[in-house]
This record gives sequence, C-alpha cells and structure tokens, in this order.
Amino acid sequence: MKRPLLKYCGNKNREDYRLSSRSEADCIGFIFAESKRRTEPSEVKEWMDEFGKNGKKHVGVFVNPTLGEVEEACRILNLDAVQFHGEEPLSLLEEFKQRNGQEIWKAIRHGESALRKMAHYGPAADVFLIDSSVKGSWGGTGVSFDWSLAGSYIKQAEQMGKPCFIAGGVSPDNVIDLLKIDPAGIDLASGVERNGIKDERLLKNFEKRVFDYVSGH
Ligand SMILES: O=C(O)c1ccccc1NCC(=O)[C@H](O)[C@H](O)COP(=O)(O)O
Repeated sequence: MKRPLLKYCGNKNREDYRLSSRSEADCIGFIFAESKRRTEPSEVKEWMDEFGKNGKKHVGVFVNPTLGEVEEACRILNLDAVQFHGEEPLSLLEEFKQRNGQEIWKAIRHGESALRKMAHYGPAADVFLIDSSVKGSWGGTGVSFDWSLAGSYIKQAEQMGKPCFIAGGVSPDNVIDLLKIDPAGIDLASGVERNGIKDERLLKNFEKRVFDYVSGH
C-alpha cells in the first residue's frame, strides 16, 4: 500500500517546530485561530528562518477568518496551503483562491451532513480533512470518530479527485485501525503531544507504526 501523507498540526513553539520539521511528516500545521495551540505568523517565521522548512508543506489553520487575516499570514510565511477549519462561506474560499492561488484544505466535521458539505466545498477545496465533531470545539480535541464510517468520505473524495485526510484523536495506539481503511492522509495534534507539547518519542513511535504497517501491506 501507498504510505498516507502525514500532517502534524498545532506546532506552537520553537521546539514543536524543530521536532516536526525534522520528522517524517509531509506537512506541518499552525493554528492561527482561538486555541490552546494558537501561534502567530511572525513567531512561525522566526522558527522557519532558524530551522528551515526541510521540505515540509506549511499549512496555516484558520477558523472563520477574514480574507485579510489569511492573506497577511500568507504574506509573512509564504504558506503552501491554507486550512479552513470553521463554517466559512464557499465564496470566501473561492475569493481567496482567485486572488492568491494557494492550495485550499477544507476541514469538515464528521456527521450526517459531511458528504453534502464535501460536495458543496468541492469547487474550491483541493484537499478535504474530516475531523471529529465535538461540541464547543473546532478542532484539536484528541477525540476520534467511528472510522468504520470514514470509508464513504475517502470514496467521495476519490471520486472528486481530491485527497482526504482523516483527523481527530489519531495516536500511535490507534493508527493501525485507521491505516486499515487506507486514507490518503492522516492529520494529528494531540496524539503526538505530552503535557501539551510535541514529544519526540511519540512522534517516532507513531512513525514506526505507520512505516512498519505500510511496508508489510
Ligand atoms: O488543534 C487545535 O487546537 C485546533 C483548534 C482550532 C481549530 C483547529 C485545530 N486543529 C486543527 C487540526 O488539523 C488538528 O490536527 C485536528 O483537529 C486533529 O486534532 P487532534 O484530535 O488533537 O489530533
């Protein structure tokens, strides 16, 4: 099987950045929205200048932002992709795409209307990310959803010709269950953190499990 793309999200300090930028991840994410993981583009720029991007796609995560906020972060960081993680109108994503051309990720919460929302955002989204739905939180909850239901998202994204990341409570302990449904990408924040910061042993353990599983299938 093909290894899924990996994204470590919620890098919020210099050490998180150092670890994630030296990891096996393909993408690393930064929260520019209200969160315990919130950071500022100017801080990320300092870490990026110090350690280098090391080939990782840098993804800025926003929740119901203004176009100006997203464009300002893109200007400072030259982001490779922007992840819209709220209930943004499709017109905002379309306008952003038209003006800037960056890759757009649309996060959608698992639930009854998720397939319909994927179709709705299809004209603007380049990548889908399906996350758990937890009341009162937009993301980064560490809570998983029933992955036996994730096949329909993966299939619909494939039919639309777009990769689909699965997120929400993924960790070294449960990633094998997720790999069995063969998602194009896996996104996680909490599962590779200890006391709220990225943990090298958890990152290595997670990657070993993914790589061992993939090489055996
Ligand atoms: O991580 C956050 O704190 C966060 C806050 C607000 C919006 C989005 C957020 N995270 C976006 C991500 O892509 C996370 O990796 C995703 O929600 C999964 O998080 P976790 O369940 O902790 O692995």
